[in-house]
Amino acid sequence: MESIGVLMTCPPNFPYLVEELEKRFTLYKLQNAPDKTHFINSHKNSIRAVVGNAGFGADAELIEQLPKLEIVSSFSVGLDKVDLPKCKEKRIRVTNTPDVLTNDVADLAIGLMLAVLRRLCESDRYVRSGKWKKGDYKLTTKFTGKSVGIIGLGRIGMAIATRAEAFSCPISYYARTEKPDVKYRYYPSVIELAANCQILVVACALTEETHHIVNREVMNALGPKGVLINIGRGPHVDEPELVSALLEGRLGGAGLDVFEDEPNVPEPLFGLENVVLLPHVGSGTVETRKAMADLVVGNLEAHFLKKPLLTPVV
Ligand SMILES: O=CC(=O)O
Repeated sequence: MESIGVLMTCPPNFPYLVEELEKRFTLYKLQNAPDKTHFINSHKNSIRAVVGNAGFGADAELIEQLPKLEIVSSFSVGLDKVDLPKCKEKRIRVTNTPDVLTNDVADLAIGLMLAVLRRLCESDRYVRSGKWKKGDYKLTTKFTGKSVGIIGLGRIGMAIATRAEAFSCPISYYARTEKPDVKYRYYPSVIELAANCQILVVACALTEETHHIVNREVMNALGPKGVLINIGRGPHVDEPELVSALLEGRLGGAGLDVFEDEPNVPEPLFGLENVVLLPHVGSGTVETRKAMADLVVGNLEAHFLKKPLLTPVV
């Protein structure tokens, strides 16, 4: 399959994935090209697959530029950077990396809850700066037993719920429709969910409907003691409104792994100790990224060997 051209639209910064792709295909690394348009034009007739990730996918413009494109294999579970309708229209297959990252993302959501409520990062800074020698750190807020509201009860939302239950947290959720076999309380609106929980977690896919699903009203409903956790996508949350809500004390705290314009994070958040900021690392463990890479490569191999795809979306 060495003559099959694969365009990698995301930065080639996970060596295992790059090596495994290079063993099998001719890999074109878009991010290394000084002139991307020229690069695509020069290779467009050899490129039969695209590999992207959560940050760089395949938009309509790119898809239109690649006449031989057959498959987009994303090194991510979220596909908001891939134009799915365009892929359907052009009969281009699309795969993602579900399941293998669920536990890591759910672990991180719980980590963020603990970090915000127990001020883990701030107290670490307290020790490192030598302030402890001058006095004990202030008291923080208990996590066990806090009510947790989850937006989106898919695989990741469910895994967060299971973990939070182990901390005796009552769980409720919002989804487009009530899930039949789920014991958690359902709220048909995000505002109602926010008004009835102490920690609100965003765990749904980013679509047109879920863009800014956490807006000013939702933040006000969560309130000055409420904590927002976002392990979904930055655009799920109206970020300028989040900054105002935190600065004005209308929201109690936030644990954020994702932002509207990554890697740019609103600087007013840097000074707030009730906020924990992470650089989009939900699935960022060696073990999980390897499993994701195996799925990316496995899907491409299956496609070009005319076998069933491992994790098809389109
Ligand atoms: O954000 C990460 C992913 O979608 O896998």
